[in-house]
Amino acid sequence: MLGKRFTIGVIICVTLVILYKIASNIGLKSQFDTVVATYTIEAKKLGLRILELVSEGLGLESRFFGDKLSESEILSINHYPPCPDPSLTLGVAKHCDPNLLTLLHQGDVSGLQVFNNGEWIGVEPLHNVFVVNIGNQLQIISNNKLKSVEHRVVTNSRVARTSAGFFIGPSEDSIIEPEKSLVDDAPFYRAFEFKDFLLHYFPNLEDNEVVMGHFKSQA
Ligand SMILES: O=C(O)CCC(=O)C(=O)O
Ligand SMILES: [Fe+2]
Repeated sequence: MLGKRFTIGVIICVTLVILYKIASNIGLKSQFDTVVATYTIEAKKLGLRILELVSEGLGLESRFFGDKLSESEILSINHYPPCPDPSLTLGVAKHCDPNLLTLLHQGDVSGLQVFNNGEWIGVEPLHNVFVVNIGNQLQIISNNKLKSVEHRVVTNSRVARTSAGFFIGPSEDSIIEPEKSLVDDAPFYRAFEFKDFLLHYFPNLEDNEVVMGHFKSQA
Protein backbone atom coordinates (compact mmCIF):
# COMPACT_ATOMS: atom_id res chain seq x y z
CA MET A 1 0.00 0.00 0.00
CA LEU A 2 2.85 2.34 0.83
CA GLY A 3 4.11 1.58 -2.65
CA LYS A 4 0.98 3.15 -4.12
CA ARG A 5 1.44 6.31 -2.11
CA PHE A 6 5.10 6.40 -3.08
CA THR A 7 4.15 6.04 -6.74
CA ILE A 8 1.69 8.89 -6.42
CA GLY A 9 4.31 11.01 -4.66
CA VAL A 10 6.69 10.41 -7.51
CA ILE A 11 3.97 11.30 -10.05
CA ILE A 12 3.31 14.58 -8.20
CA CYS A 13 6.99 15.55 -8.18
CA VAL A 14 7.43 14.50 -11.78
CA THR A 15 4.34 16.52 -12.75
CA LEU A 16 5.73 19.70 -11.19
CA VAL A 17 9.16 19.14 -12.73
CA ILE A 18 7.63 18.43 -16.15
CA LEU A 19 5.40 21.52 -15.95
CA TYR A 20 8.42 23.59 -14.96
CA LYS A 21 10.55 22.16 -17.79
CA ILE A 22 7.80 22.69 -20.38
CA ALA A 23 7.29 26.26 -19.19
CA SER A 24 11.06 26.92 -19.35
CA ASN A 25 11.43 25.36 -22.81
CA ILE A 26 8.69 27.45 -24.36
CA GLY A 27 9.95 30.63 -22.73
CA LEU A 28 7.26 30.78 -20.03
CA LYS A 29 9.49 30.23 -17.01
CA SER A 30 8.85 33.64 -15.49
CA GLN A 31 5.07 33.28 -16.04
CA PHE A 32 5.23 29.83 -14.37
CA ASP A 33 7.08 31.35 -11.39
CA THR A 34 4.57 34.19 -11.20
CA VAL A 35 1.53 31.90 -11.29
CA VAL A 36 2.94 29.58 -8.60
CA ALA A 37 4.03 32.52 -6.42
CA THR A 38 0.69 34.33 -6.79
CA TYR A 39 -1.32 31.18 -6.06
CA THR A 40 0.85 30.46 -3.01
CA ILE A 41 0.50 34.00 -1.60
CA GLU A 42 -3.28 34.12 -2.11
CA ALA A 43 -3.90 30.57 -0.84
CA LYS A 44 -1.83 31.32 2.27
CA LYS A 45 -3.84 34.50 2.91
CA LEU A 46 -7.10 32.56 2.56
CA GLY A 47 -5.86 29.72 4.77
CA LEU A 48 -4.73 32.14 7.49
CA ARG A 49 -8.10 33.92 7.37
CA ILE A 50 -9.89 30.57 7.76
CA LEU A 51 -7.59 29.73 10.68
CA GLU A 52 -8.48 33.07 12.31
CA LEU A 53 -12.17 32.21 12.04
CA VAL A 54 -11.52 28.68 13.36
CA SER A 55 -9.64 30.23 16.33
CA GLU A 56 -12.54 32.54 17.09
CA GLY A 57 -14.94 29.60 16.82
CA LEU A 58 -12.84 27.71 19.38
CA GLY A 59 -12.77 30.74 21.69
CA LEU A 60 -9.05 31.39 21.12
CA GLU A 61 -7.42 34.68 20.15
CA SER A 62 -7.61 35.14 16.40
CA ARG A 63 -3.81 35.01 15.87
CA PHE A 64 -3.51 31.70 17.76
CA PHE A 65 -2.50 29.69 14.67
CA GLY A 66 -0.29 32.46 13.25
CA ASP A 67 3.54 32.32 13.27
CA LYS A 68 5.15 28.90 13.82
CA LEU A 69 1.97 26.79 13.82
CA SER A 70 1.23 27.86 10.24
CA GLU A 71 4.77 28.64 9.08
CA SER A 72 5.12 25.99 6.38
CA GLU A 73 3.22 25.69 3.14
CA ILE A 74 3.38 23.13 0.34
CA LEU A 75 1.68 23.43 -3.03
CA SER A 76 1.23 19.95 -4.45
CA ILE A 77 -0.14 19.40 -7.96
CA ASN A 78 -1.62 15.90 -8.36
CA HIS A 79 -2.19 14.46 -11.81
CA TYR A 80 -4.20 11.24 -12.19
CA PRO A 81 -4.17 9.77 -15.72
CA PRO A 82 -7.23 7.71 -16.74
CA CYS A 83 -6.93 4.14 -15.45
CA PRO A 84 -8.11 1.28 -17.72
CA ASP A 85 -9.48 -0.63 -14.71
CA PRO A 86 -10.22 1.69 -11.74
CA SER A 87 -11.10 -1.30 -9.56
CA LEU A 88 -7.41 -2.26 -9.52
CA THR A 89 -5.92 0.88 -8.03
CA LEU A 90 -6.54 4.09 -6.14
CA GLY A 91 -5.28 7.55 -7.11
CA VAL A 92 -4.34 8.19 -3.48
CA ALA A 93 -4.84 5.61 -0.71
CA LYS A 94 -6.90 6.54 2.37
CA HIS A 95 -5.23 8.95 4.78
CA CYS A 96 -5.78 12.02 6.92
CA ASP A 97 -3.66 15.06 6.10
CA PRO A 98 -0.82 15.38 8.67
CA ASN A 99 -0.75 19.17 8.68
CA LEU A 100 -2.98 21.90 10.14
CA LEU A 101 -5.28 22.84 7.26
CA THR A 102 -5.50 21.92 3.56
CA LEU A 103 -7.11 23.95 0.79
CA LEU A 104 -7.84 21.56 -2.06
CA HIS A 105 -8.84 22.67 -5.54
CA GLN A 106 -10.29 19.63 -7.28
CA GLY A 107 -10.52 20.94 -10.83
CA ASP A 108 -13.71 19.72 -12.50
CA VAL A 109 -13.29 15.93 -12.41
CA SER A 110 -14.62 13.92 -9.46
CA GLY A 111 -12.49 11.39 -7.57
CA LEU A 112 -12.18 12.62 -4.00
CA GLN A 113 -14.07 10.59 -1.37
CA VAL A 114 -14.41 11.07 2.40
CA PHE A 115 -15.14 8.34 4.93
CA ASN A 116 -18.29 9.04 6.92
CA ASN A 117 -20.45 6.71 9.02
CA GLY A 118 -18.75 3.62 7.64
CA GLU A 119 -18.98 4.52 3.94
CA TRP A 120 -17.02 6.36 1.28
CA ILE A 121 -18.86 9.44 0.01
CA GLY A 122 -17.90 11.29 -3.16
CA VAL A 123 -17.13 15.01 -2.81
CA GLU A 124 -18.28 16.39 -6.14
CA PRO A 125 -16.19 19.28 -7.47
CA LEU A 126 -17.89 22.68 -7.63
CA HIS A 127 -16.55 25.44 -9.85
CA ASN A 128 -14.22 27.84 -8.00
CA VAL A 129 -14.74 26.07 -4.67
CA PHE A 130 -12.04 24.81 -2.32
CA VAL A 131 -12.43 21.72 -0.18
CA VAL A 132 -11.06 22.64 3.27
CA ASN A 133 -9.59 19.69 5.18
CA ILE A 134 -8.84 19.74 8.88
CA GLY A 135 -5.44 18.16 9.36
CA ASN A 136 -4.22 15.94 12.22
CA GLN A 137 -2.52 18.89 13.99
CA LEU A 138 -5.75 20.88 14.19
CA GLN A 139 -7.46 17.83 15.68
CA ILE A 140 -4.71 17.47 18.31
CA ILE A 141 -4.46 21.17 19.23
CA SER A 142 -8.25 21.41 19.53
CA ASN A 143 -8.19 18.27 21.73
CA ASN A 144 -10.58 16.46 19.35
CA LYS A 145 -13.07 19.36 19.16
CA LEU A 146 -12.28 19.36 15.43
CA LYS A 147 -11.71 16.08 13.59
CA SER A 148 -9.47 15.44 10.62
CA VAL A 149 -11.32 13.53 7.92
CA GLU A 150 -10.13 10.30 6.31
CA HIS A 151 -10.14 10.66 2.53
CA ARG A 152 -8.88 8.96 -0.63
CA VAL A 153 -8.92 9.47 -4.40
CA VAL A 154 -10.42 6.97 -6.83
CA THR A 155 -9.52 6.80 -10.50
CA ASN A 156 -11.74 6.65 -13.58
CA SER A 157 -11.23 5.14 -17.03
CA ARG A 158 -12.36 8.15 -19.10
CA VAL A 159 -10.59 11.40 -18.22
CA ALA A 160 -7.45 12.60 -16.51
CA ARG A 161 -7.87 14.53 -13.26
CA THR A 162 -5.65 17.28 -11.86
CA SER A 163 -5.97 18.73 -8.38
CA ALA A 164 -4.00 21.30 -6.39
CA GLY A 165 -3.52 20.78 -2.67
CA PHE A 166 -2.23 23.65 -0.56
CA PHE A 167 -1.01 22.36 2.79
CA ILE A 168 -0.51 24.77 5.69
CA GLY A 169 1.36 23.32 8.64
CA PRO A 170 3.66 23.98 11.59
CA SER A 171 7.41 24.45 11.34
CA GLU A 172 9.20 21.16 12.00
CA ASP A 173 10.48 22.29 15.41
CA SER A 174 7.02 23.44 16.65
CA ILE A 175 5.85 21.84 19.86
CA ILE A 176 2.32 20.53 19.33
CA GLU A 177 -0.05 19.81 22.19
CA PRO A 178 -3.73 20.28 23.03
CA GLU A 179 -4.42 23.92 23.88
CA LYS A 180 -5.03 24.07 27.66
CA SER A 181 -8.21 26.15 27.39
CA LEU A 182 -9.74 23.43 25.17
CA VAL A 183 -9.06 20.59 27.60
CA ASP A 184 -12.06 19.71 29.74
CA ASP A 185 -10.85 16.83 31.93
CA ALA A 186 -7.60 15.51 30.53
CA PRO A 187 -5.73 16.11 27.26
CA PHE A 188 -6.25 13.39 24.67
CA TYR A 189 -2.68 13.84 23.35
CA ARG A 190 0.81 14.37 24.76
CA ALA A 191 3.17 17.14 23.67
CA PHE A 192 5.57 16.34 20.80
CA GLU A 193 7.74 18.00 18.19
CA PHE A 194 6.05 18.21 14.78
CA LYS A 195 9.02 16.57 13.02
CA ASP A 196 8.47 13.47 15.21
CA PHE A 197 4.86 13.34 14.04
CA LEU A 198 5.99 13.31 10.40
CA LEU A 199 8.53 10.54 11.08
CA HIS A 200 5.74 8.37 12.51
CA TYR A 201 3.11 9.47 9.97
CA PHE A 202 4.66 8.45 6.67
CA PRO A 203 5.26 4.74 7.45
CA ASN A 204 1.71 4.45 8.88
CA LEU A 205 -0.33 6.97 6.90
CA GLU A 206 -3.01 4.54 5.80
CA ASP A 207 -3.96 3.77 9.39
CA ASN A 208 -5.01 6.94 11.18
CA GLU A 209 -5.62 5.04 14.44
CA VAL A 210 -1.97 3.98 14.48
CA VAL A 211 -0.79 7.48 13.52
CA MET A 212 -2.82 9.25 16.21
CA GLY A 213 -2.53 6.45 18.79
CA HIS A 214 1.22 7.02 19.04
CA PHE A 215 0.64 10.58 20.30
CA LYS A 216 -2.20 9.83 22.72
CA SER A 217 -1.74 10.92 26.29
CA GLN A 218 -1.01 8.07 28.72
CA ALA A 219 -2.96 9.78 31.53
O1 LIG B 1 -6.44 14.91 -5.35
C1 LIG B 1 -7.22 15.07 -4.41
O2 LIG B 1 -8.40 15.39 -4.56
C2 LIG B 1 -6.75 14.87 -2.98
C3 LIG B 1 -5.27 14.59 -2.81
C4 LIG B 1 -4.93 14.42 -1.36
O3 LIG B 1 -5.72 14.01 -0.55
C5 LIG B 1 -3.59 14.77 -0.89
O4 LIG B 1 -2.71 15.12 -1.70
O5 LIG B 1 -3.38 14.74 0.36
FE1 LIG C 1 -5.08 14.38 1.51
